Parts: sequence; C-alpha cells; structure tokens
Amino acid sequence: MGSDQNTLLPLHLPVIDFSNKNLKPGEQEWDLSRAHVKKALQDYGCFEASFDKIPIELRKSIFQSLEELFDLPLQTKLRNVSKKPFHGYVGQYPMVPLYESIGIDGSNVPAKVDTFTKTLWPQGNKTFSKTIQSFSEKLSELDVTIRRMIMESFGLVSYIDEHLLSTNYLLRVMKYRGPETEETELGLNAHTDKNIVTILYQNHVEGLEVQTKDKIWIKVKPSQDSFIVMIGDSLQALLNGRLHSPYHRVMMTGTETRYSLGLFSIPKAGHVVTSPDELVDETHPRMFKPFDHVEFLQFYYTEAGQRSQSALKTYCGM
Ligand SMILES: O=C(O)CCC(=O)C(=O)O
Ligand SMILES: [Fe+2]
Repeated sequence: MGSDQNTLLPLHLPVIDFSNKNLKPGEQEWDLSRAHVKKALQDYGCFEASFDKIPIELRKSIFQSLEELFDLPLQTKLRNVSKKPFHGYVGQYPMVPLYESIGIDGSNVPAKVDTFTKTLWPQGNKTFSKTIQSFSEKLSELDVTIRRMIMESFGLVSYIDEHLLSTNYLLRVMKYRGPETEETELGLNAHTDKNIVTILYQNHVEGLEVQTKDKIWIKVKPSQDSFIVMIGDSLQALLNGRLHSPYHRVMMTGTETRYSLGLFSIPKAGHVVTSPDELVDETHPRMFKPFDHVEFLQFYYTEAGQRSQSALKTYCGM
C-alpha cells in the first residue's frame, strides 16, 4: 500500500441501476448495462448496484436474523465449524477485536441452510432459515446477471454455462461492534477477496472503504437499495488479469453496531480455475497457472500467504 493510504477524497463508486428492469441477454438494455458493468469493473473492480428484486420486508428481516444469530452465546456460535478456511465462525481475534463473522455454505440451498440452522438451534428456527435462504436465492440472481455480462464482455459466451455451474455460494454474515472511541478503529484488515464475485449488503452503519488503482481509499456510502459488487482474485485469474480485485477494508467509528453480509460465488473444490485460451495472446501472456480454489485459500491462510502483497501472484503467478 502507498504512503497516501489514509487520504480520503470525496470520491464515490460508480452506481449501476438494475432496478425496474427486466434485463434479458440480447436486448438493448442488457447491452447498455453490460457496458456500464465492464467500465466500472475496469476502473474500480467494484461498483454499487441498485437492485429491487429483494422485497423491503426481507431486506429488513435479514438484519433481525443477523442480530438473533450474533446474540447467541459464543459456545453456540463456535459449533459452526468448517473444513474450508474462513467458512466457519471467525471472531475473538486480537488484531480485529470489533469483528465477528459466520459462514453459511450453500446458503441458497434450503437443505443446506436447514442443516446450518440445526447446529445452532437444535429445535429448528424456520424464520431464520427461510430469511437466509430467500435472501441468498434472490441475490444470486444479481450475481448470475453480472457474471453473464462479464463473460460476454470478454468474448467468453461459450463458457458461461460451464462457468456458472462451477461455483457454489457462501453467505458470510458480519458484525462489527462500534469502537466507542474518538478515533477510527480497524474493523477488518485491507484484503482482496479470493473468490469470483462478492455482493455486499449492510445496515445503516458505514465503514467499508475500497482502494482505487491510485491507492486512494473511497468511503462507500450505500443506501438501503444498494449492494456493493466486487471482483475477487479467482475472477481476476479466470480473465487473465483483464479485471483486478480491489483492496478493501472496514474502518469503524462511533457506538453503533454494523451488520453486513456478503454473498460470495466460490469455485467448487476440485474445479480448476484457469483462463481460456481466448484471453491469452502475445500482448496478454498467461499470468496465472491453473489452480484449485480451496488449495489457494489454504495457502492464503499460511504465514507466507498472509505476508504476500498478492497471495494470488505468489501462489500461481507465472
Ligand atoms: O463488512 C463488509 O462490508 C466487508 C466484508 C468483507 O470484505 C469480506 O467479508 O470479505
Ligand atoms: Fe472482502
């Protein structure tokens, strides 16, 4: 990171409207939105999407579900374990004392969410399951639209179906306590996401910052209708570096609790992430060796992975 990492100018992310639209591939409106998506991602690796397919009641009840979940005793939350790194309960870290998160694997699949719910509420919690699953399913429509547009933009139409089938969804829900100090405190370290596409949603408490290519931190100010869409390292690799995954972090002030959630599209274990030959030529030599996402994640959480400026380049850069 540059020395100007604390410079905060009143910049903002591009906003793209997906509301009141019946976007269909091949139609003019689709092509227009696709051009906006490509430009925003080339410039920032990230944009704000206005998206109205999730009813307002569901957008409100998701935060009640998050509160109910994080209010459980720590012992109960710790029952959410996962073999995959960063998929289970994460919290009580001295480096980021304000932060806690829980991963819900396969959050768009009813049976998977029911299994998750039963580990925390053995007697069941239908409202919780239904809220998490419906929210994820509806938000995954935005993920699919955006990934379709990206693949089309880079001439990869014939790979779209295979690509969409190669991923699962993880919903990670987050809680950040207000630091209750005068100063701004770190909520979550600067990082790039390791997956394909991340879509973030949050309550009214701000804190997310995204770094531009010029290393300037932009404070993100989303509204109730907006979702933050971001590229992860695996998509950067798939596109042979045509798009970049931006650094982002969470900085907290004040006393209020920030709740946020991210829907992560993640390559399935065993699926090899590699850039199609169409994106490799003399001016764009192949940048990354083919890799398995789960193995890449395991590397990321080793000491060497944590030390590297770009875990992706260290792990599989050519
Ligand atoms: O809480 C947020 O808005 C960001 C969380 C995040 O960057 C992550 O979970 O990867
Ligand atoms: Fe992130």
